Amino acid sequence: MDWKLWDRIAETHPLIHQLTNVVTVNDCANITLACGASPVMADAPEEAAEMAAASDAVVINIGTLRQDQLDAMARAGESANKHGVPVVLDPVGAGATRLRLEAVDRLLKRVKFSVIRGNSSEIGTLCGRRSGRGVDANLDDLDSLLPSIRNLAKELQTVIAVSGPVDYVTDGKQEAYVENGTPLLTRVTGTGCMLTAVVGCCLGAGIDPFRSAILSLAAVGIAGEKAKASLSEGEGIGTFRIRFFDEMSRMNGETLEQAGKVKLLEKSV
Ligand SMILES: Nc1ncnc2c1ncn2[C@@H]1O[C@H](COP(=O)(O)OP(=O)(O)O)[C@@H](O)[C@H]1O
Ligand SMILES: Cc1ncsc1CCOP(=O)(O)O
Ligand SMILES: [Mg+2]
Repeated sequence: MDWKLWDRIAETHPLIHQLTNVVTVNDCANITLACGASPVMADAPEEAAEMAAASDAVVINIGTLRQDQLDAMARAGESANKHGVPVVLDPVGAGATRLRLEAVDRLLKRVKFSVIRGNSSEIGTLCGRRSGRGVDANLDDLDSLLPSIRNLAKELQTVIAVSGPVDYVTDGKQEAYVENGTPLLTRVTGTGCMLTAVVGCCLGAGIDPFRSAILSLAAVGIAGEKAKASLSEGEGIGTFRIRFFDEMSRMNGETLEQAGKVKLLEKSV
């Protein structure tokens, strides 16, 4: 694994157009800056296509979806595809309601995504096993879904990244497991959304989708581990959240090389 690829983000300072949710929009903008990229949040249908065309990557996150926003997402995604700008999807709570399920279906029909990043419930839903109450993961037997995930990645010609206790990445041919992280990351809202924004930063820096997903999962996981290790007695998740940002702003290829726990496998489906 070429961990030094990470440093391309700060070197190229890509512009990352994000259409995201009202819960985590500020965190997504700040994590983008922490990685060395530049965020722009723009989800009005009137400007979405123009902004996407002028960006280095587009992040689409359906966390607090409205109909007009879905229109903007489709327009941004189509414009990005037309101009060769990579797009990443975070299908937040895809299985929770019909609106989200139909939105994902519509987006997948209209937009080619370089990466789809979700938790096990969200990716399980995309594979036809609808699950999830709300936005958090509640699907445990990911292993039984791996063949469907590989097939979906192949069918959509995308990279699918499933986050969880151990993260899984596949493009249908290659696959990888990332073992960095801490359960504390699930106690702060937005760590998944930020992870997807980080994937956008890697893509915007010109890193290929498979490695963008691995680097992002490792970076967020390592930042979580270091933030946790820095906590003193009496410090809790508020401090953890701040330290997580600190660690992300210090992340570089060298730290990833030292702390990244990745197993790369070859697979032919
Ligand atoms: N039980 C866990 N142990 C360690 N890391 C975890 C665990 N659950 C999630 N993570 C990490 O937390 C980050 C956010 O992932 P996740 O919680 O699955 O996303 P979401 O917030 O979209 O549900 C990822 O980097 C993932 O690896
Ligand atoms: C709580 C919540 N509700 C709608 S979007 C959202 C944030 C989800 O963020 P994440 O998937 O990163 O935990
Ligand atoms: Mg999420």
